[in-house]
Amino acid sequence: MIPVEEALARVLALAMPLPAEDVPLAEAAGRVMLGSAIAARAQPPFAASAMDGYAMAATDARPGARLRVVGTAQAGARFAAAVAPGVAVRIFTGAPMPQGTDHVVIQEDVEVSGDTITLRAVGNTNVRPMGADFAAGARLDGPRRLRPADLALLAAMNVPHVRAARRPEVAFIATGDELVMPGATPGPDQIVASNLFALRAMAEAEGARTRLLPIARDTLDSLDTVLELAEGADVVVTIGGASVGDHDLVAQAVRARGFAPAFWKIAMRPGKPLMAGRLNEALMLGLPGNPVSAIVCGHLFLLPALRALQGLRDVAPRPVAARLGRAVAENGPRAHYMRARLVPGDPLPVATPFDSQDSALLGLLAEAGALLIRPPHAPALAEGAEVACLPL
Ligand SMILES: Nc1nc2c(c(=O)[nH]1)N[C@H]1C(S)=C(S)[C@@H](COP(=O)(O)OP(=O)(O)OC[C@H]3O[C@@H](n4cnc5c(N)ncnc54)[C@H](O)[C@@H]3O)O[C@H]1N2
Ligand code: MOO
Repeated sequence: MIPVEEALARVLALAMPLPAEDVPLAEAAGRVMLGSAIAARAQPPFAASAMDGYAMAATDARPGARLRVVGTAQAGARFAAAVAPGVAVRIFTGAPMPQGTDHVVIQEDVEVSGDTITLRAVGNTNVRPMGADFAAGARLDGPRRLRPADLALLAAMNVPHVRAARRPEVAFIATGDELVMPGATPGPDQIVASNLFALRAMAEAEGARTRLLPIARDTLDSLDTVLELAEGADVVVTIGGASVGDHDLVAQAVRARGFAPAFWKIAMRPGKPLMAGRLNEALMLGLPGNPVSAIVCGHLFLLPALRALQGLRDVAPRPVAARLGRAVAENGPRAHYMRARLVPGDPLPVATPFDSQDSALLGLLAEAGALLIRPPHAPALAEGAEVACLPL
């Protein structure tokens, strides 16, 4: 059994970034931009009015001043002539500041009479300097998962498409004679396949495309048939059949198809029977079948691998500090990822592990806000001790 950190390093060694492609901005939400985007021009590209009002020289902007209005500047159409002291230009938000002006008095503070205005009050300059948002040549550096605000920034930079790693495709294979899909009528000894729905949602939220393949039965033939359907996927995830029972045939089935193992079994709880390696062109993760074990392994290994395949760095899960909501006993030789309730606290949130840590209990996982990390052989800790957690 290898430690969790070593297992993650071996998985990531198999997760080389996928080839890059050009992605139009309209389709780039959530994609990982590689390289750097460079602003083709400054924003705003000229000093611009921030308000609707009257532009003038700052020396004219004093209460009581009377100014003749000599023209109009609006967004998209500047006032082309230079403006002398003593006169003003009607101006609207976003319009370029006319030459000779550097102050805008908002229209609420102005009294209009024919083509003359009288300033009742004078506030801020209400001018956005050229480049106030960003200068020409400004960069947005990758690798970076693009959020909605990034898309708006790239658009303003006049960057119409980005380079992004191809989205990884993940094939999920649930295995076991006992499984039926949700909505089917299970036989008396059957249960409903569950964990793959969490795993699929997690993978898609991480930018992957997914294939849910038919459930493989506990025979080498059935496993082989379904593995065939996984051909072409970047990542193959099997669920169940990873342990030591007579019907745990996944290792045998993948070996027959050329599997090169990176490890099998890790010092972790839940998730001990995890298997990983290369299945021809694909990264393969053999997750344990217990619902919580599979999902915890998904957080710890599948999601970092998907990030790495998309070219992200620092892909490991990021623990946060919390205080223990109750005492915990000494830990054994395997790192324990305890399902815990997480509530806000000052200065640290409070993590309270559930009494039962049975890896079959999806109800508790659904209630859990975090996985409380107990390293191998960690000593007993009292309530209030500082611990590390992975928020879920
Ligand atoms: N003698 C030993 N027995 C077991 C060991 C061991 O070291 N020695 N390890 C235990 C641990 S830890 C785990 S975890 C499980 C993992 O076993 P498998 O990966 O072989 O999983 P299965 O036996 O196929 O299933 C376990 C459990 O989970 C249910 N299951 C399976 N797939 C799904 C699914 N897609 N959705 C919902 N539930 C699923 C299955 O019905 C079983 O109840 O082995 C222990 N045994
Ligand atoms: O490791 Mo198993 O995943 O403890 O339930």
